[in-house]
Amino acid sequence: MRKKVLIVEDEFIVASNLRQVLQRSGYEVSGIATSAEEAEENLQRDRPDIVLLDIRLQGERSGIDIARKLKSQHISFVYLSANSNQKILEEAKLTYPDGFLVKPFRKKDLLIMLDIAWSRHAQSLETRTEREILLQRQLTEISNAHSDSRQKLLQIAEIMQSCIPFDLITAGLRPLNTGQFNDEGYLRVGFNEYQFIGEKALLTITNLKKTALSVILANSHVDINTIIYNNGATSEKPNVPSLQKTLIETFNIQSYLVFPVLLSNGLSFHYFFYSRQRNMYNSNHVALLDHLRLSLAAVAEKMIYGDDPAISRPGQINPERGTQDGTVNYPEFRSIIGNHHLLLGALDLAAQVAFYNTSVLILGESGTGKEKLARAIHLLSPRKKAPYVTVNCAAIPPTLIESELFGHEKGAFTGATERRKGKFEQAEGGTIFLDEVGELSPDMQVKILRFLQEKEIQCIGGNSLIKVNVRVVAATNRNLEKEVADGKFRLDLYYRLNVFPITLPSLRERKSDIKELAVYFAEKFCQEFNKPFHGILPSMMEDMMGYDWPGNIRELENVIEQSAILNDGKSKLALKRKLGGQPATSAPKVIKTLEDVKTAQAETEREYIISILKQTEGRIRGTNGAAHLMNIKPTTLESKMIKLKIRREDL
Ligand SMILES: Nc1ncnc2c1ncn2[C@@H]1O[C@H](COP(=O)(O)OP(=O)(O)OP(=O)(O)O)[C@@H](O)[C@H]1O
Repeated sequence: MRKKVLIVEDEFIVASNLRQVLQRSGYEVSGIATSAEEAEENLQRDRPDIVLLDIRLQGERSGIDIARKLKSQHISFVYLSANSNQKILEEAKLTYPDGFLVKPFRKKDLLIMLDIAWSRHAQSLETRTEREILLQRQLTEISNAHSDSRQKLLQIAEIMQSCIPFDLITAGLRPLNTGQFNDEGYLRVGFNEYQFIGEKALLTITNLKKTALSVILANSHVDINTIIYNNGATSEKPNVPSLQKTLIETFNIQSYLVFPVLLSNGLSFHYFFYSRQRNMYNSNHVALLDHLRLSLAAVAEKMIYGDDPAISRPGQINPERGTQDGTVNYPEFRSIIGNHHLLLGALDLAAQVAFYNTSVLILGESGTGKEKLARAIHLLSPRKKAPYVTVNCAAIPPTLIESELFGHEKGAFTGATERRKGKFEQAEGGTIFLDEVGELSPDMQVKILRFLQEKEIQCIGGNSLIKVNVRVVAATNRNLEKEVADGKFRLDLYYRLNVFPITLPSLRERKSDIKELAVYFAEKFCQEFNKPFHGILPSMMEDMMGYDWPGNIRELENVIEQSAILNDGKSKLALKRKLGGQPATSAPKVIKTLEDVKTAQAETEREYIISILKQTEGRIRGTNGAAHLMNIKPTTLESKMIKLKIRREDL
């Protein structure tokens, strides 16, 4: 069937040119609109499959306004713009287009982009439908389970988190006419970890008396329809305390979504999703809830009237803390430490996409845990038993990368004495992790693009194409949009890879996680070096909290490793040199990059080990040997000496 395209473009010549190209290439053009108003009329008259959308239009409204509408109606769209500057790309990105074309573009670019847009859109529809079916099934299971309302709400929280992210979820009957807080809620305190919030907890956290809470409840506004409040707004009367305002202030809420469902006896039951992020909720969330309305109403009915609320399945859930035994659902995330909401948001997305074959692009500064997350996605996916192969695109010389990725035939070049499988073939059935994908040469970008489109590769010297079944997870610490705007990264590859982006926060954006990470690494290294761990000096913790961590978690890990090495096994870990700087004793050098940080750390470690070896006159083993004094295994010390190039002549 011919796909229908609506052209929204205010330049007459460009629009009619587009029409001609599209019609000659087998598309049907459903109309040309020059303003947002005309576009809306066209959309009502004849629903297109894809919209080509100029950003700047005649009249007051822009293409970006139309984009929001298209998104809510699940219509695919590709932006056209004469301006590829970063600001426009950033703004456009927020509407999640299926493609972006920079004018002037060639006919070929247009057709490729339409192709990509359609496949991205189809994939997201498929993913959405599968997700809805899965959620419906899970809600039915929750509804049928012999569990009480607390347990049911906890399970709803767990399954909804990745689709409708929240920091607090509450639910209860409306209107609030009992003077008592009968809602139940869960505050998110970790990935898949929730703390129950009932009346008792609310009174404790808010420091309110029961009578004061009753007054607040009596004054509270009740929304009758589904509604989204963004950026701290509410419908409450100014200067009158209310339940919503109390929750917003207590839990630092920025946005919330109210979703009422009608019970069979005519009463209304409300689900509330609260987030600490601004502008968290949008029409996609509402659309999903609408699709789940009946299932959510069925669970609500069971929550209120239950089968037998006293019955609970033993050992399944601990209602006080609200955690299931450990993070049983996601053991793959266990080694990913931290509870900051930006990290949890990224983990939610990972859990959501892992199940599908969709390509994933992980963005984030160096050392933020991109590789770790990529591995977790693989382990969470149905491909977990097949290979997980990583390729660092920046570390392989350009002359070798093609053979490394795609392999070569025997005799393909001098030295190719036998056929060698490339990384793609090695990853058959599993996942390939393309780290630092922004470093790929233009030639390699074309080849990766071909794989993403055709799922086929060609090894060097081979005549035929080989079909491979591999999922791609890529990562970069570069701003790929800027690379695209600068002409260094292919726009079509960017769109192919960027089907599902996940951004990992820098460590300075999630400083509240520093303590937990530091203790995690300290325990790990002390165990590795066979030293007892006595804690971290408060002054070290303070310095770490005040530092900006340009090298992110990797730098923190290195700092802790070094402190553990230099620790005598009897006292708390301490910093032996200024963070990001030099040892106090040596002349300060300028530290600009992560490499400088690493060099400085290695130098300190080297100096320390040499000083101990000098004390023991070079003796490594035995009582009062250097390893004994440093409280580490002699073999660990020896490998450190090799790594740090410490020779006899240095002593
Ligand atoms: N949340 C976390 N919890 C525990 N360890 C972590 C976490 N995130 C990262 N790490 C550790 O920090 C180090 C750096 O992580 P990783 O290699 O995944 O980062 P990256 O973003 O891929 O870095 P690069 O961009 O330089 O390749 C690794 O040793 C990893 O195990």
